Amino acid sequence: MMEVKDLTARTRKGKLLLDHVSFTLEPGGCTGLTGASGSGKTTLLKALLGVSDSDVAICGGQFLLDGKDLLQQTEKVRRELCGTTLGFIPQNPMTAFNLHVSVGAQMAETFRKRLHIEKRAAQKLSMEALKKVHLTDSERVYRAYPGQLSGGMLQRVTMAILLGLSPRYIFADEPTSALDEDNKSYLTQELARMKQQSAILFVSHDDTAIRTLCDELLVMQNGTIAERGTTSNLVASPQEEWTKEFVRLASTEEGGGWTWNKSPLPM
Ligand SMILES: Nc1ncnc2c1ncn2[C@@H]1O[C@H](COP(=O)(O)OP(=O)(O)OP(=O)(O)O)[C@@H](O)[C@H]1O
Repeated sequence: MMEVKDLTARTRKGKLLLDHVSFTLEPGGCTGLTGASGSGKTTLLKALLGVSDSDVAICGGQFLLDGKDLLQQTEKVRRELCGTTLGFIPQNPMTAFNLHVSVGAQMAETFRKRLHIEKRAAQKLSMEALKKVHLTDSERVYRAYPGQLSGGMLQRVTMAILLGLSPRYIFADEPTSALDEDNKSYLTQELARMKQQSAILFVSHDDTAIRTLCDELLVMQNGTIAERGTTSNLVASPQEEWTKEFVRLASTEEGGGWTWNKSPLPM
């Protein structure tokens, strides 16, 4: 189980960025994290991944992974856990790859290092993983450099890496926001499959993806979790003004249902 308890962070100058944030994630579920722009979602993800800005300090709380507080571990231990136990899907997959190394070589190196397997086994696993994510020409993708692939293809490569590593926890940072409808629907379906074995924290404003994937929803406001509940309960009876307006605008969009990403609310 993953438990975030009272996580608090400030800038070195004292500005409060995260205020006693607490939640749990358990394999077999997907928790959505949404909220207005500037509410602290990215700051929270960065803190959990151990990549906070240099002027940000975590000044309280715990981040327990199967009982072990990651905030007390060395950077080496955290790096080792990221990628094996904890996987990450970025908003822009281009930022996750080295532009000067072929996709296949990067995948194989990741598998070799993280799974402690031989180079040849890592190459075979890379090819198999690419085939699983329905890329039309997986051999070409394997040999390509990141800049030669579209954003949607690279996001599929990211998924292939996750499939190969099968981490128990996955953080996804607005992974559908830059995708076309086909890739969006592919990624949502793949995550829905993955959540059977993993726990997913899904940061998003994408109402369709949230409805499809998230059992629980956390709404952030001013660096804290202002509202939480099962997705269906929260939509049926939102309590906070921001959430009420969010749900109201979504449900009054043409065609009904939620269309949060089209809402005029500041995201
Ligand atoms: N290093 C920093 N120094 C000062 N303020 C910061 C720093 N990092 C984040 N903030 C502030 O913390 C707040 C939360 O920002 P954050 O990027 O986490 O919001 P967000 O919810 O991810 O927004 P969005 O949906 O637009 O991505 C913002 O007011 C931001 O300016």
